Amino acid sequence: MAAEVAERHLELLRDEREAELAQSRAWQESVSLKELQRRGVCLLKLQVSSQRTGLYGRLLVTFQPRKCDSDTELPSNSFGPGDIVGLYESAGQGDPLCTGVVTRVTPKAVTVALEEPRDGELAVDHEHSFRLLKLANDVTYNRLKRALTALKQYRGGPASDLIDVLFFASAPRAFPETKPLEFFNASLDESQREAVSFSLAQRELAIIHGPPGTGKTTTLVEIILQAVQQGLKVLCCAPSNVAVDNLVERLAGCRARLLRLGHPARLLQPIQQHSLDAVLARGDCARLVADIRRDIDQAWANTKKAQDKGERSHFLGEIKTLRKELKEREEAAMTAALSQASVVLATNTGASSDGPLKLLPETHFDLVVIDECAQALEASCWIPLLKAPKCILAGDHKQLPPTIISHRAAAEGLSLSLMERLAGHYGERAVRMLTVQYRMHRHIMEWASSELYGGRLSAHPSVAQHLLRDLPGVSDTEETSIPLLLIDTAGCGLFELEVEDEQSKGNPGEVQLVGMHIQALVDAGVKAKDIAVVAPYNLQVDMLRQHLCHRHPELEIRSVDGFQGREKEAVILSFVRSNRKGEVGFLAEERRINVAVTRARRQVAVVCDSHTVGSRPFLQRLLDHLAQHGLVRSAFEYLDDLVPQNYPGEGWAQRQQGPKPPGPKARPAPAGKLKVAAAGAGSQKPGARSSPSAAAAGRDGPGSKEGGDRFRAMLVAFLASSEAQLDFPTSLNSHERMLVHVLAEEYGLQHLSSGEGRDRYISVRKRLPKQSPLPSEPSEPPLPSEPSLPSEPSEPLPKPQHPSGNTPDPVEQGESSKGLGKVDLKSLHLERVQREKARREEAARKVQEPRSGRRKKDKSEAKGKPAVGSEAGEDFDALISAAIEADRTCGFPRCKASVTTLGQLCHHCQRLFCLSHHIPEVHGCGDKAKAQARQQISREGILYPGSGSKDKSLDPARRAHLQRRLDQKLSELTSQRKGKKKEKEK
Ligand SMILES: Nc1ncnc2c1ncn2[C@@H]1O[C@H](COP(=O)(O)OP(=O)(O)OP(=O)(O)O)[C@@H](O)[C@H]1O
Ligand SMILES: [Zn+2]
Ligand SMILES: [Zn+2]
Repeated sequence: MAAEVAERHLELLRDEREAELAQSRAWQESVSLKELQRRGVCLLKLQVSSQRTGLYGRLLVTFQPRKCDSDTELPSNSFGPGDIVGLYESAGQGDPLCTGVVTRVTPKAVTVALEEPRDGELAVDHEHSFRLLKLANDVTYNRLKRALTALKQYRGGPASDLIDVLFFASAPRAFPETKPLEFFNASLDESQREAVSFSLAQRELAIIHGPPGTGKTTTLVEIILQAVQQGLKVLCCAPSNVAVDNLVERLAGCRARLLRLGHPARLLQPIQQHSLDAVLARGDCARLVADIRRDIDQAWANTKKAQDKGERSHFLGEIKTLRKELKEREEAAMTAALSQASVVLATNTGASSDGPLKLLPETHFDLVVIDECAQALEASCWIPLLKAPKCILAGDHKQLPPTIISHRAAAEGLSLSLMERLAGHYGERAVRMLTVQYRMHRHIMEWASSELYGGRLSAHPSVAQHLLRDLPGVSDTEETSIPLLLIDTAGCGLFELEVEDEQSKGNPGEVQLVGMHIQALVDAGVKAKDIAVVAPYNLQVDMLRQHLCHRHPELEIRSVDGFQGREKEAVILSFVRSNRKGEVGFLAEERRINVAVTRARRQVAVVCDSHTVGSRPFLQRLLDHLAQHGLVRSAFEYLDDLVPQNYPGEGWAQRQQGPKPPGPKARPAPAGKLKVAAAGAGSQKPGARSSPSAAAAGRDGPGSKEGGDRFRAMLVAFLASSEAQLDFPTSLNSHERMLVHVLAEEYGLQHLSSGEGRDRYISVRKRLPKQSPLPSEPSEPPLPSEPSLPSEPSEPLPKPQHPSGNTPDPVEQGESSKGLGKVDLKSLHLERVQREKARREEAARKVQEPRSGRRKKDKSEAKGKPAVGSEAGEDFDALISAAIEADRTCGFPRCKASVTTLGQLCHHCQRLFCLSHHIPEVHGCGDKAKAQARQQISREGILYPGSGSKDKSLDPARRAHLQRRLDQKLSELTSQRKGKKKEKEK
């Protein structure tokens, strides 16, 4: 059985290895060095800053950027300890001078332990210029292969019984009697204690299932300490250096003797002091070893100065002898250090028998502990597993499994972790689940608990109710007082980017929404470092970074896969997918969504299109949960500041032919109200507005173009009238409201939605020119029309003692959960923020002043000039032709140039401009143009290192293909244009 499984895994690993190689070949063949550097896998123009002899007598060389000043930083890169790199001369082609292992990376330098080159001599001097390139690493693959082969042939070693249990040849057993434990950590909860006792009592196998935030590491630390106290030798592993370092850090405060093998990913002192290097340096023979290393360094220096070949080879011979001696001494010292340690820690592959562990006898270890086991390849677990009679596996197989490149290998079982395989088979006989979680607010946890953990999780009282507003320095706003927020883009036209043959997806609208929510949090005092933005697609991660990084440098933006194992006070999820087909791609993986949601401690905000995403029952249940326990906002409420960038792709282009909006030229007339009778505005979908998913129902509804034209006409009429406000009927569905909304934007009208559920309606108002607030009017009465507006929440007037208006708006209190019925929250929020700011300023000045954030209307301006056709607009035709007339002149305010022949259409605002005003930057579309340019850049696949792995968008072949198609398209367009010109000339 074991042999068969080992054999199958060997085959799948071969597949995987080939896929990996093909990928890196494709990269290197078709990508320039510069591009490789941009992708973080190559460092160009380096010089040697120092070199010395390290462990095993290997040459440790430190490289830094080749610049005059020593303060230059390396470009951002993905080099890390343990990476295999090739060293090349800058000008050189072909094979590397030599290869090596990265041992240390700082912002300014990278240190590499160079393997001895074939000819035994290496010219790394300070004058030359070098480059380092990350190489496909076959060390790992070879170790996996070796472990599986060893498993296949295993006979009668210490792990025999364990192997039988792990391949279901015999059932796991417990030791007959165990005495009750005295816990080192007195504050363990009941489920943690049970897991500790159970694990120690098992003879071969125990599995600790630790859902997010349940103290899995805390529990493992207790188990390890108990085992050490019983005199056991423990080998403790995890698939990644980060996870191993985490354990080292947690064990460091305890009495156990630790030894960390391999290269710690983090350079923190508490971790470094347990590394093999550091332990050896403190050891008895350290002095001797140091002397030999110095001698070697000296001999190296001598070879450089050597006059002739003879002298040179003399020194090289000397180095050889010294190295041999060094190796012997070091091995003796290492063996001593290893056998004295009670806990040896390494990555799974770092525990390989071709490393230091070969120095120990086969039966040295009593227990193997593997943390994050559900994220490890089974083959990698077998590297440590063959070294002991018992194992304790910890992890959560409801989170993401190891990443596999080869689809075939993944489908055939390579992505099934050992932990999942065993937990599925043995259940309670081998598994103990931790059930108290110490991370999430109750409402964040409850969804994950019921979906993935059998409803067994409970929130520890210390976190069950915690909110962002409870953090120091965070004020109590609507944004900071809710654990769950759904910003629903359904029906708002914020579709994902449609890039054919593009695997990765982006959604610029969601990028904007995320930015706005972050701003709201930051304005309320939440620190950017306590916020993470997480998206399932690397393209979206890149776009988010481009948009947000410079404004909030401490904000973390990651792929879901890259954020596993982490947590933040506030997490914003951008689900990206928004399309008519209801395709959800990556989101279909339930474990990915589980990881995404459970990173948050106090708040999770989901930005998504409920219509697309809700096509999956699993995701729909998440939306339902958000709606039930959190706040739901339609992206509408943010649209004031939002650019529906890719909307034209969805039928909006037709607008281009429509009449040009009168825009700023139409001046609003004095106050008054115009009620439009229910103009049979399309088919109303009952209940279309009551649930987030249904809100999108109207999007695909018929006649959106007709609707658009009708609403356009209504708006034109309204603009021409003397009315100040136009209420649309409640029979409009959400899509139609959106049309009105977008049109209102276009015409420079204010718009707001009011009422709840079926009574919801949208109204537009002429925008009255704002004026700077007059501090001398403390309680200016609102405009006559204002109090009577059913839509406007009556703002609490400033109270004499609290000019800040710090009390929350009654409207918000009344509607703490059902968000769709809300009035323009965004502007309420902005006002609140402004009030807050004003209050702070006032407090600082200690002067009683009236609130400054309040909007003021200038009454004299409000009278306005009469606009085109000031009769109350019944005659739409006349009005439309007036608008068309206006369409013949440049859209730039006050420019009278004709655009009938030489007009240029701006694709951002859909208006025609004369030649001197058509550039977006000139007439005010600069930001939109920039945004589009950025979008294009991301579409072309610029990668920022760390945005996750294996982004298919990087496939150079596909990129080249896209580039070709783009070029083709461009030249097509060019020749078309030329053709037209010629026609005209004739
Ligand atoms: N019994 C306990 N009492 C109080 N706090 C606890 C307890 N157990 C764990 N915690 C706290 O919960 C947090 C998470 O603990 P730990 O790092 O052990 O969790 P984990 O399950 O390993 O996390 P991850 O989900 O990242 O794997 C820590 O802040 C820890 O202090
Ligand atoms: Zn424009
Ligand atoms: Zn002009």
